[in-house]
Amino acid sequence: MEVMSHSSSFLIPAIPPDQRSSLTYALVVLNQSLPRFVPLLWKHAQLRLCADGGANRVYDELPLLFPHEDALDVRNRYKPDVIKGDMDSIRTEVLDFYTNNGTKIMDESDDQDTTDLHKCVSYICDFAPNLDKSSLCILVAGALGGRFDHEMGNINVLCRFSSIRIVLLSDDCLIHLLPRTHHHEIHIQSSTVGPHCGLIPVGMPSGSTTTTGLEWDLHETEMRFGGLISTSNIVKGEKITVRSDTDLLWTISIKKLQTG
Ligand SMILES: Nc1ncnc2c1ncn2[C@@H]1O[C@H](COP(=O)(O)OP(=O)(O)OP(=O)(O)O)[C@@H](O)[C@H]1O
Ligand SMILES: Cc1ncc(C[n+]2csc(CCO)c2C)c(N)n1
Repeated sequence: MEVMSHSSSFLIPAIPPDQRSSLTYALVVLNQSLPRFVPLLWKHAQLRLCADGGANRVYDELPLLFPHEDALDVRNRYKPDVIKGDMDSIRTEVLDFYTNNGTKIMDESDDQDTTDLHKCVSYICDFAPNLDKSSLCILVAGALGGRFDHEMGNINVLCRFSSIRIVLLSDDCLIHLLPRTHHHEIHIQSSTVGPHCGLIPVGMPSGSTTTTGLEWDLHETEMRFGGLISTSNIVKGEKITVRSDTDLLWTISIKKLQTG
């Protein structure tokens, strides 16, 4: 089975050439308090979207990350390429500002069956039909730590688009899917992430998972809700390997103070 590599180099301000990823990043900003590293993700991304009320966060909160600069200058520097969603949360002044500054507005208020994040991920996949999807990685800012129904909706997007690399981020942690179609190598940049981590079956129990590099490694272990799931685990080395018969969620803490 093919090995899929994962790294969180997008959290490193100046990526050393030997660690530079071959992935093309897209950023989706959700309607939650902006993680402090959004300017970094913005820099790494080639396409930037706001999901509906996410545009309010960029408009209101990005200037607060640059307190010594004029708010309008900051807003003009961080203009999303696209705002997409059912448009029931974006404020009129915010919509007007970005409409007048070249952002593409995509109103999908007719669709009340998919979330705004789902709509944004669909757009990115359609936007880049010729892009090799294995080199696309969608970073989602503000996906965790808020309303539980939204958090579960965001995790469901990982499952609905299981062949696309999507990373859900908050200030405190990140989550992505490890599809069962691959073996996985997770490269840990210990200056930015860890040591707390978890491996969680999603949708169905996992009959057999084997890992290396964790304090509590799994050895052909069964995991299920109501039984064992691996939470409060600790990364021990620079590389974690995971093999499983089902899709798993991988989560790791993000360091508050970046070291190194
Ligand atoms: N508290 C939250 N926690 C996690 N994700 C959130 C939260 N609030 C919003 N989001 C994400 O941001 C996206 C856009 O948010 P927005 O508030 O515009 O959505 P919405 O569809 O109007 O939500 P609702 O009508 O359920 O309040 C949502 O689709 C969701 O993915
Ligand atoms: C069974 C079921 N539950 C909830 C919703 C509501 N809903 C789900 S996504 C969405 C759009 C949010 O921007 C809304 C309103 C539904 N349609 N079907």
